[in-house]
Amino acid sequence: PRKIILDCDPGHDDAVAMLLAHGNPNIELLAVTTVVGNQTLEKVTKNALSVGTIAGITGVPFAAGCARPLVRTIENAPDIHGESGMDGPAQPESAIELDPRHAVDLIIDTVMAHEPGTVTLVPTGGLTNIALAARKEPRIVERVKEVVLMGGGYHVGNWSAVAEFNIIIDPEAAHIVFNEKWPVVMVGLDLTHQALATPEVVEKIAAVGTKPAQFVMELMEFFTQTYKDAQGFDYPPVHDPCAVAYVIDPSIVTTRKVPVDIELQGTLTLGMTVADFRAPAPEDCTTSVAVDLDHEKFWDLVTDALVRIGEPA
Ligand SMILES: Nc1ccc([C@@H]2N[C@H](CO)[C@@H](O)[C@H]2O)cc1
Ligand SMILES: [Ca+2]
Repeated sequence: PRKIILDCDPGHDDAVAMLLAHGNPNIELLAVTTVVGNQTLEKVTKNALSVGTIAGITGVPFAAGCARPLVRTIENAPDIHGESGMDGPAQPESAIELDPRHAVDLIIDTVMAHEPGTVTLVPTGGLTNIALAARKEPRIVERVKEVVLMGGGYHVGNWSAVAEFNIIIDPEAAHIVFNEKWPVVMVGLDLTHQALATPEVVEKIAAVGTKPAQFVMELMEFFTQTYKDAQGFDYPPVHDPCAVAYVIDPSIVTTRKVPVDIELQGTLTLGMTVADFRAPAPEDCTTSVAVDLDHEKFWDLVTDALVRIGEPA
């Protein structure tokens, strides 16, 4: 199985990403780390522990990371995720104890403890923890198999006309991550806007009939409403599990190898992930972007994971 570290800011879609990672047999979830983003660090960490409990995750360290971006001030997304960061379902208390280490140290320790080229980092929030880990222990850059992140967009923005939330909340961190020599697969809005939780999808999830499936249903109910009100979508794009799905089965996503860099100076373009599709891509290009999603296969992976976890409701 593919060994991954999920660095997240739950977040309705982060929660689905964690359930998919835990439920799919091709993934070994080595650690879950949290970072400020959709809500404060305290809130997203509480949410991560709740989801871990609902999923029945045991024996996996959870650690909290950075409470603010490297340079800029905190920007959350309550309009989409609510005050708790995971509004909608009742929040179960969690039995999972946080690992005493900072997320950055848990990421470094985990990567250094495994064979080179075996651990994949899957960030689904801002890149603050990942950037700091690469700065504190540069050896992880050549040791990590690849970084498969949900973030950015080569033709789409959601926090500005051209920038995506995970990138623009900490563009300096993103600049570090995209410019290190490790392979980066950017699963951006161009891809994730194809992963819509339509009524048919929600039906299939409801039919699973387990507690985790019920939890996802309630998440989707809230996410549908806020995405309609705040962004005018008929159905919500469930972004984060697309990154996990790519690790599970790269064939469900088409990718293009293109240079990508992060705008740090632009007035209108701050936080933009600028992809250069001019051919041919330079030989030493280590970044690629996700283009097309097989959404049938994607949603089958999500429902299959839910079937595998959680006792009957
Ligand atoms: N409007 C909005 C803001 C933030 C997010 C979060 N950021 C990423 C999508 O931009 C996902 O990781 C999701 O958790 C989603 C929608
Ligand atoms: Ca997220």
